[in-house]
Amino acid sequence: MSEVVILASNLCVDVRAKKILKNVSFSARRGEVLALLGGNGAGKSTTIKTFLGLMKPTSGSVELDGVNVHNDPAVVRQKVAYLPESVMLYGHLTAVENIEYFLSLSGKPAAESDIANALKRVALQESAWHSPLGGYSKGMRQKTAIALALLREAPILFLDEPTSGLDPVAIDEFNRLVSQLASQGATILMVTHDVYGACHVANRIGLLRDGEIVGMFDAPENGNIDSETVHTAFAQGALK
Ligand SMILES: Nc1ncnc2c1ncn2[C@@H]1O[C@H](COP(=O)(O)OP(=O)(O)OP(=O)(O)O)[C@@H](O)[C@H]1O
Repeated sequence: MSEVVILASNLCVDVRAKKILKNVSFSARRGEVLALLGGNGAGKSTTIKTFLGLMKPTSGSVELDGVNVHNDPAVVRQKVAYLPESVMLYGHLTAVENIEYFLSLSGKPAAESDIANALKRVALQESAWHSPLGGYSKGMRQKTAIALALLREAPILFLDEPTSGLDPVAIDEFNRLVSQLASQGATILMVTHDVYGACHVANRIGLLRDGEIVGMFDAPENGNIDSETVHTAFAQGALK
């Protein structure tokens, strides 16, 4: 068994006496996709922010590759690529220019041929490579952001609602890309509302409700997590 890369241990986060995360524990091993599924206000973004070192645990801990994020926040910069719900790239720059700019900021410039390979891997149509991102669809912006993550060779990916606002074809393409990245060794934490998408790509799903993990589902070997089971569990909470 490969080692645990993403670990939350009894994580509690309070904001102004409000308990936002309550004893949340989960883990993902190298090459696994872990999806946190939950409705509005369940605590998904708070979990990601805590892993990014932007919020502090009140108790418990979060670790990346065995390093406690709050003792050594540099681990986030070194190992994580984060895709927020709205991709933060420049609309007036092209895909290639955005990638060149952000790689130069992280001190890892790439050759033109490597950038072209990354854009091919994420299947961004070649005719768009030199057009400003302002004219891109959300799916195309995400592909650009993933190409950037590939070039940064980040071993850990955090994806916040990655498929919201994408059309079904773009969702399928995105899910395929996530599975491909994981099979190449990336460890991925995604938070989502999308039961079916999560079941399609995740090795493990944690169901988050009111700041608590209320269900954990593991994919069978060589199969997907059963979406009906997860959907029923999700809907039960929604009705309460
Ligand atoms: N800084 C804050 N101050 C007070 N309450 C907060 C703060 N941040 C988050 N919360 C509350 O914590 C709860 C969880 O919020 P969070 O954004 O993590 O949920 P979420 O699962 O990402 O929701 P959504 O799907 O709507 O984005 C919500 O009730 C929210 O109002």
